Amino acid sequence: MALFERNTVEKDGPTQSRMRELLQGYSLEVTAKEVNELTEAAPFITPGTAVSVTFLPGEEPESRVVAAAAVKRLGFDPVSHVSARRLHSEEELDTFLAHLSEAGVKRAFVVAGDLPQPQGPYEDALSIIRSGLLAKHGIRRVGISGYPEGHPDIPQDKLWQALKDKITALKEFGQEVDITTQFGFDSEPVLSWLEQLRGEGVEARVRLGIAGPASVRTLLRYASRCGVEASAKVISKYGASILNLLSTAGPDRMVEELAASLDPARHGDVTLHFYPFGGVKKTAEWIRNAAE
Ligand SMILES: NC(=O)C1=CN([C@@H]2O[C@H](COP(=O)(O)OP(=O)(O)OC[C@H]3O[C@@H](n4cnc5c(N)ncnc54)[C@H](O)[C@@H]3O)[C@@H](O)[C@H]2O)C=CC1
Ligand SMILES: Nc1nc(=O)c2c([nH]1)NC[C@@H]1CN(c3ccc(C(=O)N[C@@H](CCC(=O)O)C(=O)O)cc3)CN21
Repeated sequence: MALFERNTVEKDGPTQSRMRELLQGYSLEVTAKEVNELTEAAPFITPGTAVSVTFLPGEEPESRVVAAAAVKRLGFDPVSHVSARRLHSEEELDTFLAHLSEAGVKRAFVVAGDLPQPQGPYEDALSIIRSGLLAKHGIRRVGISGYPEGHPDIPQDKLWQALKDKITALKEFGQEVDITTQFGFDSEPVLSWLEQLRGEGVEARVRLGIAGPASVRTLLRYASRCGVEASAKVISKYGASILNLLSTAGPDRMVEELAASLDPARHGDVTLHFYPFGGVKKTAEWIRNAAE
């Protein structure tokens, strides 16, 4: 039935080559528990790729360090997530970063964390940057968040102000910055947010958040958990039908639309960041096929 077909756009030559360009320097993320999955997927992933290790509740701090070390051993560049509101003390952050430094980690991604109140001294990503501990422990490049569709609990002006303050603080520490965006299922808000960002004078590299191939049910579960809009309308734009929760939805259409519309002169330095949502190998295979 046509309703359930994977809705891929016919690729012409130019779109294909722009997809390859867009995928240059892509990144992806794994949870601390997914080292085995990453090991299995490793042959499909470009050597040197930035691989993030999330900072989720229910993980042991040491397992995040072990995972970052494994990412490095597999030939990738580990990016350790630091979730400000989940830290209990300055000492916890200092120790975590010291262990990451021993494992050779040079990159981090700082984010507030989904708790309504901080569990310790860090209220937001900016307070982590301003602590100076990232710089002290040899973190040279720091990722911060971006929200093409806004955030359900944070007003737009606050998000833009926070973005600028974080970039200013990172420059003061002489650290490099890139912006990783929340995933979404529609290319239009992404393109207009990028124009707004460049209009504000922000030149940092942007990693557009893309949900890897997964069942519609899985995508809806993560969207709901992460505060991302996933109405029937936007899910259909992603090339999937909300009527068939078990069908697989891939990012083909979203990425092809982005590749066809992105213009470096207007949108600047842009690549993709993949959220595999449990399907690390499936995501790595998808990327390799798309880049070929
Ligand atoms: N782990 C991840 O990959 C991602 C996590 N998020 C979530 O998005 C939220 C914002 O994080 P950042 O962009 O790093 O913001 P941020 O740390 O730069 O904070 C920006 C402003 O929003 C406030 N704020 C932060 N989290 C909030 C929350 N949950 N509810 C209400 N106000 C909040 C802060 O106090 C600050 O004034 C967090 O809840 C974060 O966990 C968003 C995208 C990706
Ligand atoms: N608001 C928000 N919070 C986040 O934590 C977050 C975002 N947005 N946006 C994108 C990424 C995706 N993230 C996540 C969030 C949860 C899991 C997770 O819960 N993994 C579980 C499996 C849970 C399940 O199958 O439902 C695990 O045990 O690893 C993974 C990545 C973290 N990120």
